[in-house]
Amino acid sequence: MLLHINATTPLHSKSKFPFLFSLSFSTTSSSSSSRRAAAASMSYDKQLAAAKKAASVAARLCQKVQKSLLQSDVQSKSDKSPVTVADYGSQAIVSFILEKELASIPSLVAEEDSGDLRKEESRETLHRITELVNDTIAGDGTIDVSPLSDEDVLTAIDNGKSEGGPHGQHWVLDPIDGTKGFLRGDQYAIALALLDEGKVVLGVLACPNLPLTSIAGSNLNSSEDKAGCLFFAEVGAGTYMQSLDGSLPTKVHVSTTENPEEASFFESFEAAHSSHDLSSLIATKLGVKAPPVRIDSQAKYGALSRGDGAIYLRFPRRGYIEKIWDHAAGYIVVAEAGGVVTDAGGKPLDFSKGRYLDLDTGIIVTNEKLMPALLKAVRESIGEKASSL
Ligand SMILES: Nc1ncnc2c1ncn2[C@@H]1O[C@H](COP(=O)(O)O)[C@@H](OP(=O)(O)O)[C@H]1O
Ligand SMILES: [Mg+2]
Ligand SMILES: [Mg+2]
Ligand SMILES: [Mg+2]
Repeated sequence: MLLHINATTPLHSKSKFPFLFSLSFSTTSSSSSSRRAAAASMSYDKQLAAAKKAASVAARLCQKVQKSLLQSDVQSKSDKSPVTVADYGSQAIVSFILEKELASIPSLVAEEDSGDLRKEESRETLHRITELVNDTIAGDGTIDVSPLSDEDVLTAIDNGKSEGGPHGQHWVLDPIDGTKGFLRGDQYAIALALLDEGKVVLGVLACPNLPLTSIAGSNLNSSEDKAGCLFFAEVGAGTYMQSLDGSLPTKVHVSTTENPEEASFFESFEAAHSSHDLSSLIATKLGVKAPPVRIDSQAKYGALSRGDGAIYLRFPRRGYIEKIWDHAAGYIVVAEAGGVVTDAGGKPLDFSKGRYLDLDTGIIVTNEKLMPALLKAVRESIGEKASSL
C-alpha cells in the first residue's frame, strides 16, 4: 500500500522532503518497493516539468480544434481510424516542447507519422496544422521561438518514430487518445510517459473534458461541473491531479473498497475496442451492481486513480495488438495511486518490447484487495465464453 498523505497535500519534490519518502518506502508492497528502490536514486523532476508543460499546451490546441471541429479536419488513415489536424498538431507540439525544454531531441515513440501529410493533396491540411501549432505556442506566451515552418512541423511529428525498447530513455506519446471521443465531443486525453530501461518512470494525462469532481454515478454528458484535469505521476512519488488551467496539485488515490457491490467499473465507449458482453459477464460474476461507466481514452485511468470507480476492464477482439502509447501514462498514473494493472492472466504489463504490448487477452485494473476476486471472475468468464463458442 502507498502512503496517502491527504487529498489536499500539494506536491513536493522528493529531494526536499526525504522524510516523506522514507515513510512511503516502509509502507509499500514488495513489488512496488523494488520498483521504487530501482528508481530511488533517479529524479525525473525536470522531465516531469517538461512533460506537464508539453501536454498542457497540446491540450489547448486540441480544445481549440474540438470547439470548431469541421468535417474537413477529419482524414482517414490507412487503418481507417480517424485522424484529425489536432492529432498531428498535438504530436508536433509535444515533440517540439520536449526538445526545447530538455535541450535535446528526445527519443519518442508516438502514434502518428507524417507520411500522409507529405502528400500533395495534404498541403492545405499541413498549412492549417502549422498555423494551429504557431497560434497555440504564441498564445502560451512562455515559449520563446520564431514561428515554425511546415517542414519544422513535419520533422517534429517524425521524431515520434522511435522503436522504444529495454534500454535507455524513450518518451511514449499518444497525442490524442480517444480520437473517436474527441470527434464526438466526448472524452479524450493527451497521454505522455517516459520509459527508462524499459520501465515507465513518469506519466502525464491531460484530460480536457474530464470534470474536476468525481464522475462516479454521474451522466458525463449532462455534467455542468468545471472540466479539464491534468494527472501526473513519477515513480516512487505518487499521483497528483491539478486543473489544466493551473490549480495547486492534490494527491489522489484509487478506491480502497473491498466490496464488489460498491465497485463500479469503466470500459471503452466503443464496443469495437473492448467486449461489453465479456465485461458484463465478469461484473455479474464478481457481484458488481452498478452499470458500466463507458468513456473514451485513458481518462478511464485518470478517473480510476482518484477513485471515481474501482475497476477498468478492456478486452479487445482476438488478434488485436495493444500499443504502448495507449497504456503507458495511464498505467503509472494508476500504479502510483495504489492501483494494480495487469493483463487478463494477472501478468504485469511489459513496456520494454518496442511499440507494442505483448499480453494475454486483455487488460484489467483495480486495487490490490479486489484483484484476486477480479482475476478469478475474469478467468471463469473467459472459460465460459470459450466453451460456448
Ligand atoms: N479494434 C480495437 N480494439 C482495441 N483497441 C482499439 C481498436 N481500434 C483502436 N483501438 C485503440 O483504442 C484506443 C482508444 O481506446 P478507448 O476505447 O479506451 O477510447 C485508440 O486510441 P486512439 O484514439 O489514440 O487511436 C486505439 O489505439
Ligand atoms: Mg489512433
Ligand atoms: Mg490511443
Ligand atoms: Mg491517438
